[in-house]
Amino acid sequence: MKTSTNASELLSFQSEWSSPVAFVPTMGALHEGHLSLFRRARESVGDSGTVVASIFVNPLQFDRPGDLKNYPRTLDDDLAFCRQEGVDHVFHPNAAEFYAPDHSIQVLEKSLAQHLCGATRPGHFDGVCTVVLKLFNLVAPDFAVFGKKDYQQLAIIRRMVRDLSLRVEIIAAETFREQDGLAMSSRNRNLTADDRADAPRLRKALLAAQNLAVTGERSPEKYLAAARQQLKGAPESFRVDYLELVSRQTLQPLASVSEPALMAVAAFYGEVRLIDNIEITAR
Ligand SMILES: Nc1ncnc2c1ncn2[C@@H]1O[C@H](COP(=O)(O)OP(=O)(O)OP(=O)(O)O)[C@@H](O)[C@H]1O
Ligand SMILES: CC(C)(CO)[C@@H](O)C(=O)[O-]
Ligand code: BAL
Repeated sequence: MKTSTNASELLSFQSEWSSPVAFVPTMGALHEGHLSLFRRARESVGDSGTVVASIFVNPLQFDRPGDLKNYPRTLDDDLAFCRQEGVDHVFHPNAAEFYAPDHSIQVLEKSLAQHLCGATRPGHFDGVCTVVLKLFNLVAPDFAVFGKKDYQQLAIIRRMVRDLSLRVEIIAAETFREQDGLAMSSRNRNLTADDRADAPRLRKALLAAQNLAVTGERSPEKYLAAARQQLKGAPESFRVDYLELVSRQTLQPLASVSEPALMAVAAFYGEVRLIDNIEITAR
Protein backbone atom coordinates (compact mmCIF):
# COMPACT_ATOMS: atom_id res chain seq x y z
CA MET A 1 0.00 0.00 0.00
CA LYS A 2 1.25 3.48 -0.93
CA THR A 3 0.30 6.75 0.73
CA SER A 4 0.47 10.40 -0.26
CA THR A 5 -0.12 13.65 1.59
CA ASN A 6 -0.34 16.24 -1.17
CA ALA A 7 -1.57 16.55 -4.74
CA SER A 8 1.79 16.30 -6.48
CA GLU A 9 2.78 13.21 -4.47
CA LEU A 10 -0.57 11.60 -5.31
CA LEU A 11 -0.15 12.37 -9.01
CA SER A 12 3.35 10.87 -9.03
CA PHE A 13 1.88 7.48 -8.01
CA GLN A 14 -1.01 7.58 -10.46
CA SER A 15 0.90 6.13 -13.42
CA GLU A 16 1.34 2.91 -11.37
CA TRP A 17 -2.42 2.44 -10.97
CA SER A 18 -4.11 -0.14 -13.16
CA SER A 19 -7.65 0.58 -14.37
CA PRO A 20 -10.38 0.59 -13.33
CA VAL A 21 -9.97 2.74 -10.21
CA ALA A 22 -12.47 2.73 -7.34
CA PHE A 23 -12.37 5.50 -4.75
CA VAL A 24 -13.68 5.63 -1.16
CA PRO A 25 -13.57 9.12 0.39
CA THR A 26 -13.61 9.15 4.21
CA MET A 27 -12.86 11.36 7.17
CA GLY A 28 -10.97 8.55 8.92
CA ALA A 29 -11.56 7.04 12.39
CA LEU A 30 -12.37 3.98 10.34
CA HIS A 31 -14.84 1.32 11.46
CA GLU A 32 -16.50 -1.76 9.95
CA GLY A 33 -18.85 0.46 7.92
CA HIS A 34 -15.87 1.95 6.11
CA LEU A 35 -14.35 -1.49 5.62
CA SER A 36 -17.57 -2.64 3.91
CA LEU A 37 -17.10 0.30 1.51
CA PHE A 38 -13.53 -0.80 0.74
CA ARG A 39 -14.88 -4.30 -0.03
CA ARG A 40 -17.54 -2.85 -2.37
CA ALA A 41 -14.80 -0.85 -4.05
CA ARG A 42 -12.67 -3.98 -4.56
CA GLU A 43 -15.68 -5.91 -5.93
CA SER A 44 -16.29 -3.14 -8.46
CA VAL A 45 -12.73 -3.20 -9.90
CA GLY A 46 -11.65 -6.81 -9.32
CA ASP A 47 -8.20 -7.95 -8.21
CA SER A 48 -6.44 -6.27 -11.11
CA GLY A 49 -8.01 -2.83 -10.55
CA THR A 50 -6.99 -0.18 -8.01
CA VAL A 51 -8.71 0.81 -4.77
CA VAL A 52 -7.94 4.31 -3.48
CA ALA A 53 -9.13 5.75 -0.16
CA SER A 54 -8.84 9.27 1.19
CA ILE A 55 -8.72 10.28 4.83
CA PHE A 56 -9.38 13.96 5.32
CA VAL A 57 -11.34 15.80 8.01
CA ASN A 58 -12.65 18.53 5.73
CA PRO A 59 -12.97 21.82 7.64
CA LEU A 60 -15.26 23.29 4.95
CA GLN A 61 -18.13 20.98 5.86
CA PHE A 62 -18.18 21.56 9.64
CA ASP A 63 -20.78 23.99 10.95
CA ARG A 64 -19.72 23.76 14.63
CA PRO A 65 -16.07 24.45 15.57
CA GLY A 66 -16.33 22.05 18.54
CA ASP A 67 -17.41 19.22 16.24
CA LEU A 68 -14.36 19.77 14.03
CA LYS A 69 -12.05 19.92 17.03
CA ASN A 70 -13.49 16.78 18.64
CA TYR A 71 -13.77 14.74 15.44
CA PRO A 72 -11.81 11.52 16.17
CA ARG A 73 -8.45 11.27 14.41
CA THR A 74 -6.78 7.84 14.40
CA LEU A 75 -4.48 7.92 11.38
CA ASP A 76 -2.10 5.09 12.37
CA ASP A 77 -4.97 2.66 13.06
CA ASP A 78 -6.72 3.82 9.87
CA LEU A 79 -3.68 3.09 7.72
CA ALA A 80 -3.37 -0.37 9.31
CA PHE A 81 -7.07 -1.07 8.50
CA CYS A 82 -6.58 0.06 4.91
CA ARG A 83 -3.52 -2.16 4.48
CA GLN A 84 -5.40 -5.12 5.95
CA GLU A 85 -8.35 -4.54 3.58
CA GLY A 86 -6.14 -4.46 0.50
CA VAL A 87 -6.50 -0.75 -0.27
CA ASP A 88 -3.80 0.16 -2.81
CA HIS A 89 -3.39 3.85 -2.09
CA VAL A 90 -4.38 6.19 0.75
CA PHE A 91 -4.40 9.95 0.19
CA HIS A 92 -4.33 11.83 3.51
CA PRO A 93 -3.64 15.51 2.91
CA ASN A 94 -3.56 18.15 5.62
CA ALA A 95 -6.03 21.02 5.38
CA ALA A 96 -3.40 23.76 5.27
CA GLU A 97 -1.91 22.31 2.08
CA PHE A 98 -5.11 20.98 0.53
CA TYR A 99 -6.87 24.33 0.19
CA ALA A 100 -5.03 27.41 -1.07
CA PRO A 101 -5.08 30.07 1.66
CA ASP A 102 -7.17 32.32 -0.60
CA HIS A 103 -9.41 29.60 -2.11
CA SER A 104 -12.68 31.21 -3.12
CA ILE A 105 -14.64 28.77 -5.31
CA GLN A 106 -17.29 26.42 -3.90
CA VAL A 107 -19.95 24.10 -5.30
CA LEU A 108 -23.50 25.02 -4.21
CA GLU A 109 -26.45 22.62 -4.13
CA LYS A 110 -29.77 24.43 -4.03
CA SER A 111 -32.55 21.84 -3.91
CA LEU A 112 -31.74 18.50 -2.27
CA ALA A 113 -29.97 20.28 0.61
CA GLN A 114 -33.04 22.27 1.69
CA HIS A 115 -34.14 19.80 4.39
CA LEU A 116 -32.59 17.26 6.79
CA CYS A 117 -28.89 17.87 7.46
CA GLY A 118 -28.79 20.64 4.85
CA ALA A 119 -31.24 22.67 6.95
CA THR A 120 -29.65 22.09 10.35
CA ARG A 121 -26.00 22.25 9.21
CA PRO A 122 -25.87 25.39 7.05
CA GLY A 123 -23.23 25.16 4.32
CA HIS A 124 -22.45 21.53 5.13
CA PHE A 125 -23.23 20.09 1.70
CA ASP A 126 -21.49 22.93 -0.13
CA GLY A 127 -18.37 21.90 1.81
CA VAL A 128 -18.98 18.23 1.01
CA CYS A 129 -19.53 18.85 -2.73
CA THR A 130 -16.48 21.08 -2.94
CA VAL A 131 -14.14 18.58 -1.32
CA VAL A 132 -15.59 15.60 -3.20
CA LEU A 133 -15.27 17.38 -6.55
CA LYS A 134 -11.66 18.30 -5.72
CA LEU A 135 -10.91 14.71 -4.67
CA PHE A 136 -12.58 13.32 -7.82
CA ASN A 137 -10.44 15.66 -9.94
CA LEU A 138 -7.26 14.47 -8.19
CA VAL A 139 -8.01 10.74 -8.03
CA ALA A 140 -9.93 10.52 -11.36
CA PRO A 141 -11.80 7.36 -10.31
CA ASP A 142 -14.06 5.22 -12.50
CA PHE A 143 -16.19 4.33 -9.45
CA ALA A 144 -16.74 6.01 -6.07
CA VAL A 145 -18.45 4.34 -3.12
CA PHE A 146 -20.67 6.20 -0.62
CA GLY A 147 -22.69 4.86 2.32
CA LYS A 148 -26.48 5.04 2.57
CA LYS A 149 -26.14 6.08 6.21
CA ASP A 150 -25.41 9.54 4.79
CA TYR A 151 -28.40 9.25 2.43
CA GLN A 152 -28.71 12.95 1.66
CA GLN A 153 -24.98 13.15 0.94
CA LEU A 154 -25.27 10.21 -1.47
CA ALA A 155 -28.23 11.85 -3.27
CA ILE A 156 -26.40 15.18 -3.53
CA ILE A 157 -23.21 13.58 -4.86
CA ARG A 158 -25.27 11.75 -7.48
CA ARG A 159 -26.90 15.06 -8.45
CA MET A 160 -23.47 16.73 -8.67
CA VAL A 161 -22.23 13.94 -10.95
CA ARG A 162 -25.28 14.38 -13.17
CA ASP A 163 -25.38 18.19 -13.19
CA LEU A 164 -21.63 18.72 -13.67
CA SER A 165 -21.21 15.76 -16.08
CA LEU A 166 -18.54 14.09 -13.94
CA ARG A 167 -17.08 10.90 -15.38
CA VAL A 168 -17.53 8.65 -12.36
CA GLU A 169 -20.09 6.00 -11.45
CA ILE A 170 -21.45 6.29 -7.90
CA ILE A 171 -21.98 3.05 -5.95
CA ALA A 172 -24.27 3.05 -2.88
CA ALA A 173 -23.39 0.78 0.06
CA GLU A 174 -25.87 -0.40 2.71
CA THR A 175 -25.56 0.90 6.28
CA PHE A 176 -23.38 -1.34 8.45
CA ARG A 177 -24.73 -1.71 12.00
CA GLU A 178 -23.67 -2.78 15.46
CA GLN A 179 -25.38 -5.91 16.81
CA ASP A 180 -27.93 -3.75 18.65
CA GLY A 181 -28.88 -1.86 15.48
CA LEU A 182 -26.93 1.35 16.02
CA ALA A 183 -25.50 2.56 12.70
CA MET A 184 -21.72 2.51 12.85
CA SER A 185 -20.28 6.02 12.92
CA SER A 186 -16.93 7.51 13.75
CA ARG A 187 -18.68 9.78 16.23
CA ASN A 188 -20.03 6.78 18.22
CA ARG A 189 -16.68 6.58 19.98
CA ASN A 190 -17.32 10.02 21.53
CA LEU A 191 -20.51 8.79 23.29
CA THR A 192 -20.53 8.17 27.06
CA ALA A 193 -21.24 4.56 28.05
CA ASP A 194 -24.80 5.47 29.10
CA ASP A 195 -25.50 7.33 25.87
CA ARG A 196 -24.02 4.50 23.81
CA ALA A 197 -26.38 2.07 25.56
CA ASP A 198 -29.36 4.29 24.73
CA ALA A 199 -28.40 5.12 21.13
CA PRO A 200 -30.13 2.11 19.41
CA ARG A 201 -33.29 4.12 20.21
CA LEU A 202 -32.78 5.90 16.87
CA ARG A 203 -32.98 2.66 14.91
CA LYS A 204 -35.98 1.50 16.97
CA ALA A 205 -37.82 4.73 16.17
CA LEU A 206 -37.21 4.30 12.44
CA LEU A 207 -38.27 0.65 12.52
CA ALA A 208 -41.48 1.56 14.40
CA ALA A 209 -42.33 3.95 11.57
CA GLN A 210 -41.41 1.44 8.86
CA ASN A 211 -43.68 -1.17 10.51
CA LEU A 212 -46.68 1.00 9.59
CA ALA A 213 -45.95 0.69 5.88
CA VAL A 214 -47.54 -2.78 5.61
CA THR A 215 -50.89 -1.28 6.68
CA GLY A 216 -50.83 0.98 3.62
CA GLU A 217 -50.93 4.08 5.85
CA ARG A 218 -50.56 7.27 3.79
CA SER A 219 -50.45 9.97 6.50
CA PRO A 220 -46.89 11.25 7.12
CA GLU A 221 -48.01 12.41 10.57
CA LYS A 222 -48.85 8.81 11.60
CA TYR A 223 -45.36 7.65 10.63
CA LEU A 224 -43.74 10.54 12.45
CA ALA A 225 -45.88 9.91 15.55
CA ALA A 226 -44.86 6.22 15.62
CA ALA A 227 -41.19 7.22 15.54
CA ARG A 228 -41.58 10.04 18.08
CA GLN A 229 -43.15 7.59 20.53
CA GLN A 230 -39.85 5.65 20.60
CA LEU A 231 -37.85 8.82 21.12
CA LYS A 232 -39.67 9.51 24.41
CA GLY A 233 -37.99 8.62 27.71
CA ALA A 234 -34.44 9.19 26.46
CA PRO A 235 -31.77 10.48 28.85
CA GLU A 236 -31.42 14.22 29.50
CA SER A 237 -28.40 14.38 27.23
CA PHE A 238 -30.64 13.48 24.25
CA ARG A 239 -32.04 16.09 21.88
CA VAL A 240 -33.66 15.53 18.48
CA ASP A 241 -32.13 17.73 15.78
CA TYR A 242 -34.69 16.69 13.17
CA LEU A 243 -37.05 13.84 12.36
CA GLU A 244 -38.46 14.10 8.84
CA LEU A 245 -40.30 12.02 6.28
CA VAL A 246 -39.31 13.03 2.76
CA SER A 247 -39.56 11.85 -0.82
CA ARG A 248 -36.60 9.65 -1.79
CA GLN A 249 -36.60 11.43 -5.15
CA THR A 250 -36.62 15.08 -4.10
CA LEU A 251 -35.79 14.91 -0.35
CA GLN A 252 -38.69 17.34 0.20
CA PRO A 253 -41.39 16.62 2.84
CA LEU A 254 -44.31 14.52 1.59
CA ALA A 255 -48.00 15.42 1.85
CA SER A 256 -48.86 11.73 1.40
CA VAL A 257 -46.77 8.56 1.60
CA SER A 258 -47.74 7.52 -1.90
CA GLU A 259 -44.24 7.44 -3.38
CA PRO A 260 -40.98 5.93 -2.09
CA ALA A 261 -40.16 7.77 1.13
CA LEU A 262 -37.26 8.16 3.50
CA MET A 263 -37.51 8.76 7.21
CA ALA A 264 -34.35 10.40 8.49
CA VAL A 265 -33.33 11.36 11.99
CA ALA A 266 -30.49 13.34 13.52
CA ALA A 267 -30.08 13.62 17.27
CA PHE A 268 -27.58 14.83 19.80
CA TYR A 269 -26.32 13.00 22.85
CA GLY A 270 -24.60 15.91 24.56
CA GLU A 271 -22.37 17.35 21.85
CA VAL A 272 -22.28 14.14 19.80
CA ARG A 273 -24.58 14.24 16.77
CA LEU A 274 -25.74 10.96 15.21
CA ILE A 275 -27.80 10.35 12.08
CA ASP A 276 -29.74 7.41 10.67
CA ASN A 277 -32.49 6.77 8.11
CA ILE A 278 -34.81 4.11 6.77
CA GLU A 279 -36.57 3.63 3.44
CA ILE A 280 -40.38 3.48 3.66
CA THR A 281 -42.62 2.31 0.86
CA ALA A 282 -46.30 2.13 1.87
CA ARG A 283 -48.08 -0.89 0.39
N1 LIG B 1 -22.26 2.47 9.19
C1 LIG B 1 -21.92 2.73 7.94
N2 LIG B 1 -22.23 1.85 6.96
C2 LIG B 1 -21.89 2.10 5.67
N3 LIG B 1 -21.24 3.21 5.27
C3 LIG B 1 -20.92 4.11 6.21
C4 LIG B 1 -21.23 3.92 7.58
N4 LIG B 1 -20.77 4.99 8.28
C5 LIG B 1 -20.20 5.81 7.39
N5 LIG B 1 -20.29 5.30 6.15
C6 LIG B 1 -19.83 5.91 4.91
O1 LIG B 1 -18.44 6.09 4.96
C7 LIG B 1 -18.09 7.23 4.17
C8 LIG B 1 -17.20 8.11 4.99
O2 LIG B 1 -17.95 8.58 6.10
P1 LIG B 1 -17.29 9.23 7.38
O3 LIG B 1 -15.81 9.11 7.29
O4 LIG B 1 -17.91 10.56 7.63
O5 LIG B 1 -17.71 8.24 8.52
P2 LIG B 1 -18.87 8.31 9.51
O6 LIG B 1 -18.78 7.13 10.37
O7 LIG B 1 -20.12 8.60 8.72
O8 LIG B 1 -18.55 9.51 10.39
P3 LIG B 1 -19.60 10.38 11.14
O9 LIG B 1 -20.90 9.67 11.16
O10 LIG B 1 -19.03 10.55 12.49
O11 LIG B 1 -19.60 11.60 10.26
C9 LIG B 1 -19.39 7.90 3.76
O12 LIG B 1 -19.72 7.49 2.44
C10 LIG B 1 -20.38 7.32 4.74
O13 LIG B 1 -21.70 7.27 4.25
C1 LIG C 1 -17.62 12.30 1.68
C2 LIG C 1 -16.75 12.91 2.77
C3 LIG C 1 -15.48 12.11 2.94
C4 LIG C 1 -16.35 14.32 2.30
O1 LIG C 1 -15.55 14.95 3.26
C5 LIG C 1 -17.51 13.03 4.09
O2 LIG C 1 -18.61 13.86 4.00
C6 LIG C 1 -17.87 11.69 4.67
O3 LIG C 1 -16.98 11.12 5.27
O4 LIG C 1 -19.01 11.23 4.53
N1 BAL D 1 -20.32 11.47 7.19
C1 BAL D 1 -20.72 12.86 7.16
C2 BAL D 1 -19.62 13.79 7.41
C3 BAL D 1 -19.93 14.80 8.44
O1 BAL D 1 -20.71 14.53 9.36
O2 BAL D 1 -19.39 15.91 8.36
